[in-house]
Amino acid sequence: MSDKKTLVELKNVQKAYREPNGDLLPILDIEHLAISPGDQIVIRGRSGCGKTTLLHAIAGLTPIDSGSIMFAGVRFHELAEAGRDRFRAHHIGYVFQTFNLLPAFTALENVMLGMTFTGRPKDRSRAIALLEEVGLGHRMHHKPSSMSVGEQQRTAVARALVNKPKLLLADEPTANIDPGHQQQVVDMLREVCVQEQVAMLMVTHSPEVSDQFDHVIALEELNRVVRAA
Ligand SMILES: Nc1ncnc2c1ncn2[C@@H]1O[C@H](COP(=O)(O)OP(=O)(O)OP(=O)(O)O)[C@@H](O)[C@H]1O
Repeated sequence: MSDKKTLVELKNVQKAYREPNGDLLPILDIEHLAISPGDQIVIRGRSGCGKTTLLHAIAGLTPIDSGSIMFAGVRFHELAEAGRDRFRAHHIGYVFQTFNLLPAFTALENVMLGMTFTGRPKDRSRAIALLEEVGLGHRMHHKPSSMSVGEQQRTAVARALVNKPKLLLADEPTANIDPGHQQQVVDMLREVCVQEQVAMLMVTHSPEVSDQFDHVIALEELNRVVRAA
């Protein structure tokens, strides 16, 4: 039984990729991981140890081979693709290292595109309020090419939060941001997650970033595949 206070719970999650020669390459073997509402957790670990694979597994973007992932009491990974996409759109925001904004659209349009897969009507005032919350009230009608990288990442954060998710997955969100602006993005992510009551799971390579979090998980310690290597 899942604890009522647990938002996400992974049990015995295993994931392997198939190598070109047909061999299986084990990537994840996680006995247990729990995320509670409002948690702010950092995942760190050496390159290739499976951090992105873990985020993708939690988001249902990559199938797992065995074990279970419960999200708010639902095994949404086991839904058919359309149901899975809709569940993800409602409950999970994802911030990519490379922002993934569409260049032909303004900041406001990019954020509103984040509402596409929910099946709900688009809420323009929610998108505007979030852009204001991340400090971009004056840049809403700019396209990505005329925004700084920090502003682009702020737009990506607003897009990830626009559907009021319960969990924000952030994959090295400061990796492409110059050191002077990295702290601003970390502060903004943390503040906006508290304001929006969103739990955050952030992957980072940066000790300057991870040192600021109380809850840091070294994937090498959690992941039996890496421990055994
Ligand atoms: N689709 C795939 N098919 C086969 N192997 C893959 C696939 N995706 C990732 N891998 C391999 O799985 C391992 C884990 O990749 P992953 O991207 O999760 O690592 P990571 O810890 O996020 O790395 P980094 O810190 O460098 O971003 C790597 O060795 C990678 O080459």
